[in-house]
Amino acid sequence: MLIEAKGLGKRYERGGRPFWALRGADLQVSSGDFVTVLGRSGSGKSTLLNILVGLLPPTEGSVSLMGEDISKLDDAKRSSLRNAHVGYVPQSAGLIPTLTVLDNVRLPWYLAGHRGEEPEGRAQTLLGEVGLKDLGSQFPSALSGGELRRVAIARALMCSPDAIVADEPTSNLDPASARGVVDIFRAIARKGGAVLMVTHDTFSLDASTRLYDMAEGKLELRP
Ligand SMILES: Nc1ncnc2c1ncn2[C@@H]1O[C@H](COP(=O)(O)OP(=O)(O)OP(=O)(O)O)[C@@H](O)[C@H]1O
Repeated sequence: MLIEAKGLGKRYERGGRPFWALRGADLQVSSGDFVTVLGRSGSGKSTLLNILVGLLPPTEGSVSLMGEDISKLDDAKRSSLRNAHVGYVPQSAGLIPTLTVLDNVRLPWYLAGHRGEEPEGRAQTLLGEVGLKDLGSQFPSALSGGELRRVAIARALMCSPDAIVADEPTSNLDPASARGVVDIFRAIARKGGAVLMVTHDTFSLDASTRLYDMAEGKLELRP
């Protein structure tokens, strides 16, 4: 199992009162899965995702990444486990504006401690795979929203993660671009990778191998 969550809960304070943004969530992601979590704005999707990748501690419950209980790891170990195995696609593409598109894709390679060019022109290959092979020398400001999203996916794939975890990767995209993103994810899962995305739209439903509905912090597997 790549990602396994058991009994996850997250309590925030709201106006001095406890407020449960996530309650009793169980979820599993394995190789070859394309998992979609579908829920409205405010239902708790980002909270869930941030807990699953170890960026936010749960109030209760546990998360295992690659079989390791992440609550038992210190910050540095948790980060390195995440960086080694999970490609995270944040809600905003989060590219660095002063780096070219190609260097943005390459960045995780350097952040992982490597020096020099990555082997076999991987960054350029990934740009080709997301349909942007001619845009590597551009800066992010020259790209459309859909193109930026695809660069963020290429960047997330740079260090060959076991799982891609994406926060609303199809939001604010025109239907053709949104389907393009889903096609990339479907191809990743078919090649044995794992994809987990949260969304409030329905573009990925047909492509998903498993679907969870999320409402008011409750996660339910759709039969
Ligand atoms: N740090 C926080 N403190 C208090 N409440 C919070 C905090 N973060 C999120 N919430 C609340 O928790 C609930 C779930 O938020 P979350 O961001 O997980 O929802 P979401 O489904 O991802 O929404 P969206 O699709 O709009 O991003 C919301 O009601 C939100 O206001």
